[in-house]
Amino acid sequence: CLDPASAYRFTGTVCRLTYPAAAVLNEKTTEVIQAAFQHAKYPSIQGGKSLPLIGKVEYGLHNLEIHNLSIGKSDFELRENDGIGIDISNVSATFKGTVKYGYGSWLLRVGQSVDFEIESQIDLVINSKLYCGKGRVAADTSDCYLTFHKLKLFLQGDREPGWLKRLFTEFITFTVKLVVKGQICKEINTVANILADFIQETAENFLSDGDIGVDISVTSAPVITSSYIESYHKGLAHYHDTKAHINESVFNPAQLTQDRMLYFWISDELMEPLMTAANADGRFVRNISGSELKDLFKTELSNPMPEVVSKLLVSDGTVLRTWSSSVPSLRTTPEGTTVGANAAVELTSTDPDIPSLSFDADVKVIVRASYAEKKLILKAKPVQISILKAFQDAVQLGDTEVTYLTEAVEKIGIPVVISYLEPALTDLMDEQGLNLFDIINPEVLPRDGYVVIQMDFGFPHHLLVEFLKRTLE
Ligand SMILES: CCCCCCCC/C=C\CCCCCCCC(=O)O[C@H]1CC[C@@]2(C)C(=CC[C@H]3[C@@H]4CC[C@H]([C@H](C)CCCC(C)C)[C@@]4(C)CC[C@@H]32)C1
Repeated sequence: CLDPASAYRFTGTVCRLTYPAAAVLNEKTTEVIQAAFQHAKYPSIQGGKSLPLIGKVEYGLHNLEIHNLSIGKSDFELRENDGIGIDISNVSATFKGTVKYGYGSWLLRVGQSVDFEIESQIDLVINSKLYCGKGRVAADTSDCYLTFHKLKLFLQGDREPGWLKRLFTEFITFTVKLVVKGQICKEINTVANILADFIQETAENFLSDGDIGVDISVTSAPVITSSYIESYHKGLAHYHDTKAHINESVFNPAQLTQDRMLYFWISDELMEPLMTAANADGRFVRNISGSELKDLFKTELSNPMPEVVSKLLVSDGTVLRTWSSSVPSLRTTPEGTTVGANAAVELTSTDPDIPSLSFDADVKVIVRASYAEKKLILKAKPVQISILKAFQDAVQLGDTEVTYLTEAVEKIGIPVVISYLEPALTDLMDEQGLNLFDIINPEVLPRDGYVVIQMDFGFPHHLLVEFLKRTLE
């Protein structure tokens, strides 16, 4: 873990959660705290006291459980360069358990057990700090206080002599305060770290598919200001046993504003290796045949279709195969993400009398992304198309065919590649549940060497359900 300033140079992606977003997530903090209370296991406690005439009274608190937990409200505050202050008030809970006791001398000993119930009203204050631990955001909530406003003890049947009840009231209320305070704060720390891991794992799953993944371990502790929490991640794409590295990232906090709820800053140094991995994994290979192929070439072009192409399209056994024959390059500017690709294309028929067509095209496009109606939209504007060499079987083709092919790549090739990429990327993100999020007015802003994705959102209920299932496992 590095200090934030030097971490910026090795950061491939940044996440900024502003105060309004934290406020939305805070709506359900009470459910997370509730999980902590209910998840807590309360140890049995033994005690003893010597009393005149009675002898030694030994007692133990067992099977302590929490019932009828309800949490009033939760307020929070982002404290600059410190942490997150959470104030949970009006926590009312009923603790139930059994007190077992024995008293008297060796001659005559009495042993009993009596069930008890304690009604309580508690306020909880947690001063959480976020730090960088083993590549993950870790939460330290040990600075945690419970204030008991009310602790009302009920002993079962209340048949015990007054002196015993008085003794136990003191012992049980003192012990419950001690045990609950210790356990709840410990449990909240556990739940807070389960939450941090859960978020990181969800993001890692989001950025992985098959053999391709992205290491988003944190490069430094998150920065907290009064208006946002910001975390810095490596963003190293990996494929099989190859992992990318960041040469010189360009993150600066001033590159993000604070008027949206959630920001993702994605460096080209993350996206380009990801494209390289996708290329190595054969994601840019496409076979097109049958009516799909014929429909493609119904596109109106200003150049006449050469005989080599029309003969191939007449045959029902023709297949168009295209693939990226070199590692695509990627560079983002405010105009969009410029992608350079070298596309190989083969049109072959199963009919041996029909000669095949093959060519290489050097293509450069500027892509702008957007996200609407739960779908990724890519707009690609051709910048430069060069047909490097075109052959009919082994015979090199002339300028007329090359001019046609140049227009075909521009008006058929690029749109068809984009028409595949959009649903493929949308499906990939939906496999990780993106479509379940209530994303409000997302914007994708291309900048110099990075892309900013900013949005508002509604509470991710599905995530909370997943998370609570995990804590209550
Ligand atoms: C006889 C003639 C036959 C013709 C047949 C010829 C066939 C081949 C010919 C030419 C080949 C054409 C080559 C075209 C190359 C196109 C390359 C091309 O399109 O490259 C793009 C690939 C995706 C991407 C990396 C990109 C840019 C932006 C990235 C996007 C920015 C934000 C997007 C987030 C997922 C948004 C999430 C929003 C949500 C609210 C959380 C993100 C990161 C998705 C990936 C894109 C560049």
